Amino acid sequence: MTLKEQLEGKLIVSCQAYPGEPLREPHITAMMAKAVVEGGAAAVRVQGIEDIKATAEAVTVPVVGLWKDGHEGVYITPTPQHARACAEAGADIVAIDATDRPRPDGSSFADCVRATHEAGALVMADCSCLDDAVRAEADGADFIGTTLAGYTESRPKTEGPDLELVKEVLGAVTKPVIVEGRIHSPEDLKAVMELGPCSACVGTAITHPTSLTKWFVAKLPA
Ligand SMILES: CC(=O)N[C@H](C=O)[C@@H](O)[C@H](O)[C@H](O)COP(=O)(O)O
Repeated sequence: MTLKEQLEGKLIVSCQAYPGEPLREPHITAMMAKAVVEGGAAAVRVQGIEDIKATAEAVTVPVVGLWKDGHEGVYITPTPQHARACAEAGADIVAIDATDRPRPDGSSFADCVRATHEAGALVMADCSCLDDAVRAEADGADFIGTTLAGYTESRPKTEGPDLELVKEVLGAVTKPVIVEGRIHSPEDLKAVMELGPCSACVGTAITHPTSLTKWFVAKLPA
């Protein structure tokens, strides 16, 4: 079965803790990944070389790996070197920022795609808008993700998933589309999947207890 077939109509779960957080440990990420696979996740998305290594050893489902370096501008797998390292750590698919913003080493998205393919992995293009998606497909991306919608100047940040962008992207590309970003409930996921993407990726609403707790605390009486 191809990776696309494995993901078709299925849920990917992103298992990430952020720098300085209590759960920011590779073995915890790997156990979180195992837990979501038991719940039916068909693949997991994991950040950081050590987390990718630990998770790839712990689960048998495909691993979407990325390396976040910094938190401004292009920080999701910003260079071919980062992309290669993710693939060598065991990522089956490497998620890469596909915006046209400058990269720290002057490389291009197409350079990152080439390096990833040479290292034997596929590419998920993390896009912020329709232009990114169309360019990413032309540059050889294997999967088109909507991960960065609402996180650049290109589009406003929608409350839930950016359904308008999803529709636009689905009408413009032929590569499989993975919807990601602010899918906060099973109902959001249902609305997303009714549009017909290949699959969807949920992070915070499943694997980030600090955010989840805040959502509940915000509903307490003042
Ligand atoms: C913009 C950015 O850096 N997104 C990151 C990409 O890996 C993660 O922080 C998100 O949690 C992930 O995209 C899943 O989205 P959500 O947590 O909304 O379900």
